Amino acid sequence: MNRQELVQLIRERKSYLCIGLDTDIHKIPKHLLSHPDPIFAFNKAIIDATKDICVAYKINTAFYECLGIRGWESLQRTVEYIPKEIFTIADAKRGDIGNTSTYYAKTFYETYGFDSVTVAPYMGRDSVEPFLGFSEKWAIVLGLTSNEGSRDVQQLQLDGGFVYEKVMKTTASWGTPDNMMFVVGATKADVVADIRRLLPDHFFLVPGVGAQGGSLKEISEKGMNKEIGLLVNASRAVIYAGNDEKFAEDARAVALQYQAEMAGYIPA
Ligand SMILES: O=c1ccn([C@@H]2O[C@H](COP(=O)(O)O)[C@@H](O)[C@H]2O)c(=O)[nH]1
Repeated sequence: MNRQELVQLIRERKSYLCIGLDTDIHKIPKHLLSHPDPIFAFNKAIIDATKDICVAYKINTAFYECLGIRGWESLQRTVEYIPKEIFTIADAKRGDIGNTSTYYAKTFYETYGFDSVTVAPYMGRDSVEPFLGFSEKWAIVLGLTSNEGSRDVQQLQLDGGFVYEKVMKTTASWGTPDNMMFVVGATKADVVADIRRLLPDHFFLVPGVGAQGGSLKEISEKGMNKEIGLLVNASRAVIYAGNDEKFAEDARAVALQYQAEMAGYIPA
């Protein structure tokens, strides 16, 4: 999916909601466990219930990889089930020497057909560039992450700024706002306006609202650009809103609350 299509979808739906399919076999409603593919059965119900109010689904591969071949099959069924007009993110946090990165990129863009994959920039230019050479595909680079541990390295001072600023500015020069986004945690809303000034045109994937306590209001007010420029992710708060037969309905109700709030932040 290209940038224009993504922006149009956001405007049409008045939503920049990304729903995280962090589907944990130990957390899904018990009645699904007799299904031949319980993870997919859960995801299918969530997708059916929310596909008209979100603009992206983020599949965190950890929840699938840990189940071995069966997990990868669930992942494949899920990504194939997501309607084509919705942006898909493989949250796999990859990055390696160039030839290996190329195969990571092929895995997620070609074998599984995702629109994007999250990438750790720590190994530098030759580890990120292989994710940028695919038409209408996106590398989503870790910028300032939502976790406490972001203080350990990302928030250290470097040359009068922060390490994460240096990393984001340098990494941005390897690609364009049409093939690269950045992860910026919702829990770091106090510096989002500064990051937006640094990178006025890039999309930010923002995890950390809901279960991690980040504020949708703050991130929207400080992080939006003229093309909205935000995909705000909520995983647990949406998909585990309920835990019985009507879990998908409960997920929709929470997703609708996020969407309604987002509609209020999008300028006419
Ligand atoms: O900085 C980051 C980068 C990635 N994540 C991922 O996003 C979701 C958040 O899940 P919630 O249940 O909404 O808290 C999850 O897949 C993380 O691995 C992040 O939280 N922070």
